[in-house]
Amino acid sequence: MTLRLQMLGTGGAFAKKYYNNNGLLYTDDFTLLIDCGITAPTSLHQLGVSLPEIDAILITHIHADHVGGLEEFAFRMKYEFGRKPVLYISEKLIGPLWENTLKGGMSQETITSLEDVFEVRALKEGMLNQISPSLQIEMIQTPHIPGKPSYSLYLNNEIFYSADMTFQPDLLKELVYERHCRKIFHEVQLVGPGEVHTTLDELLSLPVDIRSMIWLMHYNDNMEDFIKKAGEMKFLRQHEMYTL
Ligand SMILES: Nc1ccn([C@@H]2O[C@@H]3COP(=O)(O)O[C@H]3[C@H]2O)c(=O)n1
Ligand SMILES: [Zn+2]
Ligand SMILES: [Zn+2]
Repeated sequence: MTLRLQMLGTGGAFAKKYYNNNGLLYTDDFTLLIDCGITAPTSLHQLGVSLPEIDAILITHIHADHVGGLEEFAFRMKYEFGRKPVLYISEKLIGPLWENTLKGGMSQETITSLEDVFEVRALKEGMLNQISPSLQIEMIQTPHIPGKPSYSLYLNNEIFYSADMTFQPDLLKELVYERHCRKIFHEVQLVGPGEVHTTLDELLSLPVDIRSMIWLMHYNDNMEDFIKKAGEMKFLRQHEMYTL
C-alpha cells in the first residue's frame, strides 16, 4: 500500500512565505492530518479540501504552528457539519492540550472537555498504533523543549516523520541500519544554533546514505538560498503531492 504526503505548509514557526509544517497523509481509503497549526484552515481552503474529508488529526506536540488551528477545526466540524473529528494524541498531551491551549476559547456550557469536541484516541509511545487498515504509526518521543513532550512518527515501519526535535543521529542511524527505514522527513533550522531544532549543518554530518533519504521541512523563508548547500538532501515543497 503506497502512502502519499501533501504538506499544507513546510515553514518554521515564524515563516511567512511558507505555512505551518502540517501534512496530509493519504492511503487509498484514509486521510490523516498530521498537526493542525494556525495556518492549516487557510491552506486546506486553498487546496480545496473540506474538513469532513479528513478522517483524523494527529498531533505531534503543543506549539501553535502544530495545534493553533484546532479550535477552528473543531468549532466548524461541530457547527457546520455536526461532527466530532477523530483526534490521535499521546496520552501525555490530552490534559495539556485542553487545559493549556483549547479551554480558553472553547469552553462553554456544552463544552467542558476535549472529548466534547473531539473523538479522542490516546496513542501510546513505542508501540504500533493501527490508524487505518493500511496505516500503522509508532510514536517516538524525541527531544524538543525540555519538559515538553514531542513525538516523531514512524509510519508503517519504514518512513520517519520528525516532530520538531533536536539532532538525534543515533536514532536516525538505528532506524536506517536496524529498522529498515527508507525515507526520512526531517525538520531543519537553516542557520544559527539549533537549541530546540536540528540544524542543516548537523544533518550534513550524517553519512551520505542517510542524507540521501532525507527530505527537509519546517524551514525558514530563506530556504531557496540553501538548496545548493543541502548536499543530497532535498527540500519538501508545500502543496505538492509526494508518493512515499
Ligand atoms: N526554548 C525555545 C522555545 C521556543 N523557541 C521558538 O519558538 C518556536 C515555537 O514553535 P517551534 O516550531 O517549536 O519553533 C520554536 C522556536 O522558534 C525557541 O527558539 N526556543
Ligand atoms: Zn514547529
Ligand atoms: Zn515546536
